Amino acid sequence: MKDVSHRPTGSRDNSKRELKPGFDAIEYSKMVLVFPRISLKPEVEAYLLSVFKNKEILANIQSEQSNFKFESLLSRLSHPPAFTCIRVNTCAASTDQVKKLLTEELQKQCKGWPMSDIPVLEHPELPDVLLIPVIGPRINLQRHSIEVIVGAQCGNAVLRGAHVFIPGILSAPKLMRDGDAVSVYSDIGGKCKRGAVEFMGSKTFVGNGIAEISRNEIFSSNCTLRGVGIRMTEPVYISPSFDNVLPSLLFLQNLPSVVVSHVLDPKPGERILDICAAPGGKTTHIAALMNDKGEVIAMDKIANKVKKIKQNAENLQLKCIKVFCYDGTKALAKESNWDGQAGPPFLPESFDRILLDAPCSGLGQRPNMACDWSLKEITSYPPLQRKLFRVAVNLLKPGGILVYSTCTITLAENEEQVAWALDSFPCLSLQSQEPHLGEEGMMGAGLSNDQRQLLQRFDPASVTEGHTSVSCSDLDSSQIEHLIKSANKDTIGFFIAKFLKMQDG
Ligand SMILES: C[S@@+](CC[C@H](N)C(=O)[O-])C[C@H]1O[C@@H](n2cnc3c(N)ncnc32)[C@H](O)[C@@H]1O
Repeated sequence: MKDVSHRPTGSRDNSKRELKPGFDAIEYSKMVLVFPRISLKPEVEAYLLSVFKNKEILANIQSEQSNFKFESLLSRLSHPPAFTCIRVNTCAASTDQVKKLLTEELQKQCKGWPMSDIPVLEHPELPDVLLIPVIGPRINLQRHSIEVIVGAQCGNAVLRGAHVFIPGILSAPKLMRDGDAVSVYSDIGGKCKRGAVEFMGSKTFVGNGIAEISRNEIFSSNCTLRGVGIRMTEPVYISPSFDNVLPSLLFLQNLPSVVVSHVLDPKPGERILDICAAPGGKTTHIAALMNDKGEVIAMDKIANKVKKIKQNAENLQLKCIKVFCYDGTKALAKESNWDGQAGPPFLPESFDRILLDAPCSGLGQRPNMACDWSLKEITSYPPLQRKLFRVAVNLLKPGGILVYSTCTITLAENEEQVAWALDSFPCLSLQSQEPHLGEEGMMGAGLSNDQRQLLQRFDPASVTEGHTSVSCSDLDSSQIEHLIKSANKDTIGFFIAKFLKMQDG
């Protein structure tokens, strides 16, 4: 693959622009050797390919380049992001204090690992973010003859630093005993039957571990057993585990999700609505950015998930959060004599800022080796997103800010929603975002270059390098600086748009 360079954004000459591919062919083949690219239903893959090779894109870049970018994207999705991102609860501790405590914690965890230390790095633009490099992929791990098959979700969690919990185990050989060294495989096709003694279907190796329970105990018990079933000793990607580590001081969050609340830019004393809030990652961040002063209303439609928001707010000891189980599409009060102070529904123009972190197809999540959703499911979200958006615009005060975000990669749920919003609500204007760490918006929704530049799309295919595979104690400061730059690119797929509701709109 030729290495070609960017032309300045916005320049349109007659020859097709050749975009620099996300990463080079060697890096690409290395990645697909470790894990196959994400497996999708053929209809879904065909749909996504048509999105990533839409007319506007093909008028600007070569078909071969867009194919490569698409393949790179699918391949990146089955691997974890290059960093674990930790948001510091700045209401309870400084970033420096948490950095010291985490460094001590990591030194303890490093004892079983092949490197002497893993650094805790500060993000240069986000003062409340600490980054820990994910080490791997380790391609030369020896496999054991005892094979344990786990569900795809469980396999994904292992790649982000988890041990295997008993409910995630689908198959283990008859003779497996507590203390056996085993190799763990993810059932990416979803075909393994629970309790099978062996599995010959399509599976992907995610690492080695030690069984903490025998096969008999796992599958002959009448009740569902909990707890760790396989303690991972050699995962393909090394990522520290933060289960119950400093729960009042930190929150594990993907980097683009942390960017969202900074873009919303809430101020102490304001009244903020987080319309789809569970489990409360962004809600608690918003409250922390407001120094716990003001009012953050967190709503979600699903009762169990609402409990999670309450739990997270309690863990982080944030008092300005009020949580409601409520359908956001019904959150606009119809009766003008309703005061809306106690809870939803709310009167029009009640909030200074609103976050709509919309329910979406979630195709940007990583690692994700298999998605068995139909095209109907994948394309079902835009109408719900528009209903929620309409309510949010009505609930926003003139002069207020609305941030719309998703963790997916489709045009229909992102740039096309922005084009629809600008068309439907003349009172809205697109705003620039601070910080802007992602790429510009994608072509294909009829937005101008200027409009696309105001959007923020985190695109895993824009990564140019692989994960860290060396011992970090050997890295010098310029290598660390270089490493941090990739933290803004090698993330989950994500999208952010920021709107102002104009005073005279
Ligand atoms: C992307 S998640 C939100 C993540 C959350 N903002 C965070 O950062 O932790 C979308 C949420 O929307 C909720 N949801 C779906 N439909 C809804 C509706 N009609 N009203 C309110 N919440 C809804 C889902 O239950 C889900 O928790």
